[in-house]
Amino acid sequence: MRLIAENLGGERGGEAVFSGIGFALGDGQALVVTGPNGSGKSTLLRIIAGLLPKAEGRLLIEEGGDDFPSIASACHYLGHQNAMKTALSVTENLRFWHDFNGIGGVGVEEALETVGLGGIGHLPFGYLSTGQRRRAAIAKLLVSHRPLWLLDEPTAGLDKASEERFAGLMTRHCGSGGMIVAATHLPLGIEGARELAMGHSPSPLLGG
Ligand SMILES: Nc1ncnc2c1ncn2[C@@H]1O[C@H](COP(=O)(O)OP(=O)(O)OP(=O)(O)O)[C@@H](O)[C@H]1O
Repeated sequence: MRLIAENLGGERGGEAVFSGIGFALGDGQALVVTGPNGSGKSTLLRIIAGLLPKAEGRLLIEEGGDDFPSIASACHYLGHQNAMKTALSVTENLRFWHDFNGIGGVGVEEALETVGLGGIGHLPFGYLSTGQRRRAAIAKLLVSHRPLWLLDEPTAGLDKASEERFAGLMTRHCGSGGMIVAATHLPLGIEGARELAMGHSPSPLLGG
């Protein structure tokens, strides 16, 4: 499977935010998107996820087969917001996302153990601390299999141990053929990741 972006442009409120972005990602590859505040990292991720229209260029997934014919069907999107209902329990939230995103992941309890939240699935999501909320949102990536992870500042609020645990999860995801595009201000520790530096115009076309 390949994720391809060619000459991509993005705008917000009618103003161009970036243009000329190009990259190609193949199985097992990760792209870390860096750049100053306002350079368009979140905008780029939201465009890839299909949550915002692109202003120009081409964006497609190749060889996704019947299971993943489009980027929308192939991706998990983890935004700044955790996208969890505070009044529902952690388990109920993760069951919702499993039903929404599809099969192929691990069970809810195993996902919670993996992010270091074993035994707290019964608690309302709203009871969790900031870092625990982020870890529960990361568990969402594990309860359904989707090959492309789009991650917007995924480690914001995580403690050191959780950062390291998540670096291992991302490296394993790529090791099993998954792809990652992650916007960040912090080192993520994904082995072998390439970097796309936003805020420089035009952006170089990265080979795949
Ligand atoms: N809804 C909106 N309407 C108009 N402009 C917006 C909107 N959302 C974002 N912008 C602008 O688009 C630009 C890019 O924002 P974006 O959130 O993509 O940047 P970023 O690189 O992710 O920043 P940060 O590092 O602060 O998260 C900024 O100048 C921002 O003010």
